[in-house]
Amino acid sequence: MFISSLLLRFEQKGHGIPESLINDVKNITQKFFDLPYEEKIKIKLTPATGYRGYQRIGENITKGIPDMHEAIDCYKEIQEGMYGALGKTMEGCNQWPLNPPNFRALMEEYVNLCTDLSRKIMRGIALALGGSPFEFEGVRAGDAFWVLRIIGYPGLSGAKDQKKPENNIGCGAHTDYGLLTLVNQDDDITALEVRNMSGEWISAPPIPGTFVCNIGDMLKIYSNGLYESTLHRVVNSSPKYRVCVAYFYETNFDAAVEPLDICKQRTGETKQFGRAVYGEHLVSKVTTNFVM
Ligand SMILES: N=C(N)NCCCC[C@H](N)C(=O)O
Ligand SMILES: O=C(O)CCC(=O)C(=O)O
Ligand SMILES: [Fe+2]
Repeated sequence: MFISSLLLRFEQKGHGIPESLINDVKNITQKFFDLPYEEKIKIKLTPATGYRGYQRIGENITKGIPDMHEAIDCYKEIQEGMYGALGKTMEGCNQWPLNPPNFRALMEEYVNLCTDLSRKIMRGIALALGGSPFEFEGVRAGDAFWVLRIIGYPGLSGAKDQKKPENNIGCGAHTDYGLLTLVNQDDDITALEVRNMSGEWISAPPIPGTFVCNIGDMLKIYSNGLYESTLHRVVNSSPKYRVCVAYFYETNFDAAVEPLDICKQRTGETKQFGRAVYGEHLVSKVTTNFVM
């Protein structure tokens, strides 16, 4: 296993998710995005669906600029009234396409395995922070909220003005919102970029059978900045369509997140991050992410 301070990369060996499943979810994703628009729009994402479902290219925006990707967004389901006013925006059932067949079963199996894997990684991170392995259980992340983004990025088309990579930002620079992300990206296309401490963008090329693992905003707060939520973006400058399935492991939806005592001690009580309620953070993002 290779670990750098910017991103963790969990190689095939030992992470326990079969490479065949990792590939199957990408292949079925490609098949879905290959379908005609009329088919995809049957599961359209709207505020009324709890922001679950399909968004066409340019509908998601990052810092005001439309992202050149289409996606299906899925979230752990929230029953009506479960978190009161806090949960209202995200209430709803996931919208799974009926075509290609088996899509839902495959993705749900994948989510279950990613959830188990992420819980284990968080135990390792808790130990590394000097805590007990169970820091991220119970009211923190014992009932972890998850997000699945099934994403497709068009390649550079032949049109002259679209040949410039700066006109094809697949996803603008952002940080992820929760604890950690398992990015399952297409083999053979290098498009994901991560910003390092010197402010340079470095590529995170795909390694078959592995995940790129991003740290999210809630882990930055818990660790009092010992872990940074890394700025990253996607630029697909290849002529080929690129797919990616990103799994996000988050805290409990209603978790009030603040720096852990063990981390405050290690950072000399200097840096301070404010308290955040994860569900509020997510809702503030989701409600500003779309132009519909
Ligand atoms: N759940 C996560 N992390 N989704 C990542 C999407 C990032 C782009 C979004 N428009 C934004 O500006 O955040
Ligand atoms: O496509 C990728 O490699 C990353 C996607 C991403 O950063 C996100 O959805 O948050
Ligand atoms: Fe991201």
